[in-house]
Amino acid sequence: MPFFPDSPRPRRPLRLLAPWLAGALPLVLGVGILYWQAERDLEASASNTANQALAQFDLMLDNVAAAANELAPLAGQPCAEVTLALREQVTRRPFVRSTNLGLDDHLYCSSLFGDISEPINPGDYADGRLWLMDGNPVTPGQALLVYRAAQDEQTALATLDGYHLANALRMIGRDQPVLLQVGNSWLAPNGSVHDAPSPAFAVAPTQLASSRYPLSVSTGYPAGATWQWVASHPLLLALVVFLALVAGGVCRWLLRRAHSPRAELARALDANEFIPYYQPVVRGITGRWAGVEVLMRWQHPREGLVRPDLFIPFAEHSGLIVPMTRHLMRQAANDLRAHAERLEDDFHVGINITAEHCQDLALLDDCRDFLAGFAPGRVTLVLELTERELIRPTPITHQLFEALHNLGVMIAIDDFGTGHSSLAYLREFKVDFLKIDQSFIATIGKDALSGHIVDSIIELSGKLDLGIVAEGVEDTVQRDYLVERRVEFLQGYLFGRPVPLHALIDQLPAP
Ligand SMILES: Nc1nc2c(ncn2[C@@H]2O[C@H](COP(=O)(O)O[C@H]3[C@@H](O)[C@H](n4cnc5c(=O)[nH]c(N)nc54)O[C@@H]3COP(=O)(O)O)[C@@H](O)[C@H]2O)c(=O)[nH]1
Repeated sequence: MPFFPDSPRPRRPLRLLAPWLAGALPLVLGVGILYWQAERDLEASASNTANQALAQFDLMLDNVAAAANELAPLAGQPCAEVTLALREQVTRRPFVRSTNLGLDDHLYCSSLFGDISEPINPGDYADGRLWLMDGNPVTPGQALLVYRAAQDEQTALATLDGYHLANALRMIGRDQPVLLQVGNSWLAPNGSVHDAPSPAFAVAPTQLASSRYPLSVSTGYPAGATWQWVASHPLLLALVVFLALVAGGVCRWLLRRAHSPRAELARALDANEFIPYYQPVVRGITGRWAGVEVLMRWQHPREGLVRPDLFIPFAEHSGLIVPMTRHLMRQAANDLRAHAERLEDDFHVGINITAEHCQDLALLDDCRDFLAGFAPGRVTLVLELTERELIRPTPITHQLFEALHNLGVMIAIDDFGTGHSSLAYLREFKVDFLKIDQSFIATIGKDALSGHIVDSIIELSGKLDLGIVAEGVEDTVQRDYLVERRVEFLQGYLFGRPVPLHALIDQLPAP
């Protein structure tokens, strides 16, 4: 905060943290939503894959089962008579690798070898129908799925080559592993058969059982697949990061604005923290009170009383000086009206006005409102315009100054001698008083050149028929010097410092 350079300001952790929190919120939310979306996407993909695989295996088994079911009634007939039928199924039916017939749990005929003799163990078959084998004597180590169709003592077996199954697993599960589970065995995409529970998938684990055959497929993704999905969407991630940066930036900007000098001044104005102090102006010859200059102070809730030179420049810069001055004039009018009987007639009340205020006809209403509270002739309102800030002559300023004079408001040029006002300028705005800047008064008796400047200003004011006020009179040497030169009004610590209303009332001479 620039108003209070000496004040050790505590750093507010919340204010420092807020932009980070505001930025983190969309980041966390955005990444959370992306993560959730990734999970949904992977689940949908896993379910889709499992459905596809299941449909494919059902289709294969439909062929194999049809072959077995068609052959089963032939079981019991001599092998030589049924070999042709067995081979026909192998030839006609897709996916059927071999067919066999058995009687009383004993295989006696094969499409491949003709007569054979092998026991059948129905317990090897899931639900008595399907057996996933890790190869047979013909193709050891190559997976084989056997379908068993049994009708009483008659049995037909049809086999499906594991090559088709593994190929389907690989084709369908291109993006994620798919496993075929039959009974206690499972087939991996590389064609290997495992006699153990199938491994669990960490992400989107999905298992679908066939409604027609005793088999199921399981699929899913390894750990970290969700984050991989998130990372594979850089545009969405960039959008989230962008939103986080915007949120953090906006929050920082809003906080800065809320704590900007302008916002702080606006808050103080609303809270009536700007109050008038009054410094007496006395008549040079008699030393009697001629009036007061109203000087603004900021009664800050934490910093205490703040000097105007610390905040007036910000008020001017931010455009708040006009409402602040209006507020000050209203307070001063209320203060002084309450003690009007203690004021001398023609009591001068000086108010500092900025050049900006002079471009606004509302100043006329402000002055009217000020004077309306007093009996005619009781106070004279003096608008003090600093010489350091030249007023632009415009139709509005001319209209304003004309009307102000008609209202009886006087114009003083403050800090005279430090700026650039010319004689034409003094005439243009019908100036009534010159206030000699205190820097010249301070050198009286010390610096011959400044003494000449003071003398010249006094002489000039006499020639232009302007009243003169010397400000910053601090000692009797300065006072005597000015009184000797018939300076009309004096202001300075010698006569009184700026004080609040109650102190002013105490100091006011008795009526
Ligand atoms: N636009 C507005 N400007 C304002 C308003 N109120 C004050 N000001 C300007 O702020 C500057 C500083 O003012 P302040 O701190 O109030 O100082 C004034 C006096 O206290 C000081 N002074 C008076 N006598 C003496 C003295 O004997 N010695 C000494 N060292 N200082 C003294 O001088 C200031 C009076 O200034 P001026 O207005 O030029 O008469 C100052 O520039 C104010 O103008 C406001 O409401 N609006």
